[in-house]
Amino acid sequence: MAPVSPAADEVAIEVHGLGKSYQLYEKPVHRMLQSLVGHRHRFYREFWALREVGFQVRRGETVGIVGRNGAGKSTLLQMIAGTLKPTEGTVAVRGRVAALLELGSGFNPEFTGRQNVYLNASILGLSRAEIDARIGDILAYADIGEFVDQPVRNYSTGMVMRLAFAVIVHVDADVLIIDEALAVGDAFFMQKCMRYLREFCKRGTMLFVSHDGGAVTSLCDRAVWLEHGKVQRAGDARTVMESYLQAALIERQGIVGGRAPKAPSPTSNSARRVDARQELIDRSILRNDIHVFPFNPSEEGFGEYRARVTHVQLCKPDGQPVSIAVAGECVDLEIEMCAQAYMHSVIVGFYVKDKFGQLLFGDNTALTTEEGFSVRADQRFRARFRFDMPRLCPGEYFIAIGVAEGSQEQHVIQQWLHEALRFSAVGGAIASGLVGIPMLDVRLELTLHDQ
Ligand SMILES: Nc1ncnc2c1ncn2[C@@H]1O[C@H](COP(=O)(O)OP(=O)(O)OP(=O)(O)O)[C@@H](O)[C@H]1O
Repeated sequence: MAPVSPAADEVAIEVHGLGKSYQLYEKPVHRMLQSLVGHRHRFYREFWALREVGFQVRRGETVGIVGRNGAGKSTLLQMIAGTLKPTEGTVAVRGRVAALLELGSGFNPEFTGRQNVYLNASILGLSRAEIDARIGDILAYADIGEFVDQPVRNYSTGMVMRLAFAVIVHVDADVLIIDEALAVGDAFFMQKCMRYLREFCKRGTMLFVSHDGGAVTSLCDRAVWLEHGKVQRAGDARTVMESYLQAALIERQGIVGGRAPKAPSPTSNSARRVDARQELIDRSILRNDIHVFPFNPSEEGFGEYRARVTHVQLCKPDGQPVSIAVAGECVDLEIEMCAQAYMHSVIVGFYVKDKFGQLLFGDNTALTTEEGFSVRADQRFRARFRFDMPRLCPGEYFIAIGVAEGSQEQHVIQQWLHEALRFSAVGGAIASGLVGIPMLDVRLELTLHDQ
């Protein structure tokens, strides 16, 4: 996957022509018959879980592996981690590898947590003295209390995960191989794991299986998208994730949500709920200005193009275009389109995403459009979303727009623009997290003691 061949010592992982096949038997008896007749007759069907996969990962790179269920992600990582033997091809990994791929693998259920730490850490290459020196930190990190001296078979899934992760954190691995699906347990521990992984990425090499595009774009330099056991696309994480998302949108319903039979009145429930501190914030250095860049008409995006987006803008509710929106202010996102052919059941949607491609929020017209909203060729039409601009941390943001035709179950994307509008948020946003929402009431007060 690297564009230029790096020097050998710069390569941490090298996978070449990798493949794994399984023999699938329709009935258990076929397996027995196979063992009796040897190669003279085939009672099985050969199934390649992975085939002809090749790429390199440089030292210090973080690579995300994405793909739908059954695409071969775990198979690939298990072969790289050395826990599964390839049917063909080679894997070379330089440095100490620690993997978290299968919950509890490498743990003996009859051993206590403490004994398993010794077992696991020694498999990963630590000496007895090194483990003695680190056991306190490992157990403190896992934070499973008195369970450390209980057999692991009595542990909850979350406890096994905590212990396994705590070991990984303390073995000075050069290469980490992690299946994000294993980040089970409570939200606090997950956050702790993610913080560690983010820190690790800055110095180590990591392969990271994820079902969450946001995590890949924010954590990874590069991504490999697997489809039916083969590399569908590999390269820069954001580009790969965009194509992956694109394919998922085309295949699934994408922006199409549930459809209501009749549009509700636009005036119902329209009372604005404004942040209680809005005026105060706007008069202070905490004011959060969002610069809105003009619509980029040159982006083609993808789709069947029975409709094209001709203009996208952010306006004030009176229709005045906005070039600087203030967070908390009510704005309209207006999307102008032109049908290229007759379209039945039109739905328009948008996503706001950050520069890593993480989706922050989005919506579509499905619930407020009468069923069968149709347009004829050359007809111009418009979608409008009125919302309060959320508080955004300083940085770059994009609005993706989609126009689709069809039903919830079956639909076709007509045009999808990844970056129809660009925002740049400046100012001391008080929001923490991805977006800040209006705080309707914020207070700190003394409470009365019990009488
Ligand atoms: N031991 C096995 N015997 C037969 N088929 C297997 C075996 N292990 C995996 N497979 C098949 O290989 C394919 C790839 O599986 P793998 O677990 O690598 O996919 P994955 O991308 O990790 O999926 P998921 O996202 O669901 O975890 C699947 O079709 C799976 O059913």
